[in-house]
Amino acid sequence: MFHLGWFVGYGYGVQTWRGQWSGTGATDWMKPDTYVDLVRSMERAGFDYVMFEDSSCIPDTHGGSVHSVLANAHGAPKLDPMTLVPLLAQATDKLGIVVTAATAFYPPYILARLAASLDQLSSGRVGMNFVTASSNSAARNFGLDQHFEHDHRYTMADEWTDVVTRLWESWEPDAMVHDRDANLFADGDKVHPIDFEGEFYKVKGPLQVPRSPQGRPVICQAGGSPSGRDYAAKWADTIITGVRGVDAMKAYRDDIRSRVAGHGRDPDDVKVLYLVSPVLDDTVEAAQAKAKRIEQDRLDNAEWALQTMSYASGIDFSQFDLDKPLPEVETNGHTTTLSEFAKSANGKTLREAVAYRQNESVPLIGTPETVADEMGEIAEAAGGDGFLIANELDRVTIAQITEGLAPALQRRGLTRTSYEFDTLRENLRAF
Ligand SMILES: Cc1cc2nc3c(=O)[nH]c(=O)nc-3n(C[C@H](O)[C@H](O)[C@H](O)COP(=O)(O)O)c2cc1C
Repeated sequence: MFHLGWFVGYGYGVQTWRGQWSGTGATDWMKPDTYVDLVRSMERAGFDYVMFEDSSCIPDTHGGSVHSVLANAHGAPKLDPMTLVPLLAQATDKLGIVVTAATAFYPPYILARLAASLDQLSSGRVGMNFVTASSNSAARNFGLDQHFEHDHRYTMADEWTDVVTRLWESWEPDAMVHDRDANLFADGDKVHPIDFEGEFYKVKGPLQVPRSPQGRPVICQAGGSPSGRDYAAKWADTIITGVRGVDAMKAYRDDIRSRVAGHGRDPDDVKVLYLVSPVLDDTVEAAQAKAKRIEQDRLDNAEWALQTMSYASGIDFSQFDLDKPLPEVETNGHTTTLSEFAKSANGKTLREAVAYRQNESVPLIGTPETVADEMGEIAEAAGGDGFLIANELDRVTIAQITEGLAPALQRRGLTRTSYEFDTLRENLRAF
């Protein structure tokens, strides 16, 4: 069996607003209803977790302004996804809810308290996707002129995560006594300051929040570079990746597993999920025609794809000639996103290269039955722990995945039909 997650790539933001099936997405995107529908459907289908992307700026790299991003509602405007957690927890019983938090911008005490509180509130179903964040525009909202250098961000993130986990563990599991006769609510001998003094952070502790149901909330990570992978291998319970092709998927997972073991952890405790965006329809031919339309749409709207690359890389892609190949570029941003794009753009003009679909380790195009077969074969060949659905979010797509694909996977015995446990980490480790 393998695990399933869903990556909400535009965070708590505008999802689809002008597409055929976008409903009232243009005006109602700030209401939680679509997400509530999503998580209820996911739980019915046995998913492990939903994961919300996040960032802390209106991207302004593309064309040097916020105009095109706002015109397209492409990554902004956006709300804070932490606010969704209580609502989604109340609408579900078993599903994990993972939200992104930037290690570079959150003071560790604030994040530790927030995550532990949410884990209490959801009875142990919360995860945090720790990202270093990459954009200078976001860094400027936190007192920096530009973001720290790529590998240095991970050095800082490592210490930051150490502080956060120490805070989470500053309460012993049995510190809450509730002894009326002894007039003892919580035992101060079992609540410890952490007295942390490192290179970047100084935190006394303890946390005000008692130890949360999972001990530590689940940690999710998406490191692609060597330093990112190492950070993920040291701390994460689940790692998500968009590396492309079965060989690269297998190599990525093998590398992660050996790094996990290198940190003295059990590789089976870390679940690597591959990004996929299945294109589904009633027949294979109809799905192929749909995939062609999606590709044509990207070619017709080159700016859309280029905005994504501008944001991810911090390089203004609007400066490049669409009819020439992509020039040599280097980034202090998402190194993997850029290098994968550059690989696929090799030998093409930029206008052709924008057909590239991010968030797709392998293309999956067909009926629920054919795609379920393919996913089974890929999981076998790549040895993965599961898949992270990254489709655009509208109610038609939700239904295709949760009412079509997921039951087809269940019928093959590839995914769960009921939850074994109550907490996210236990469900992740169930197989
Ligand atoms: C599925 C997925 C989701 C991601 N979500 C976020 C996010 O919400 N916010 C963010 O700043 N970075 C996000 N990233 C970027 C990663 O944290 C990471 O920076 C990127 O994969 C490049 O790896 P590297 O930092 O090791 O170079 C995501 C990456 C992937 C593959």
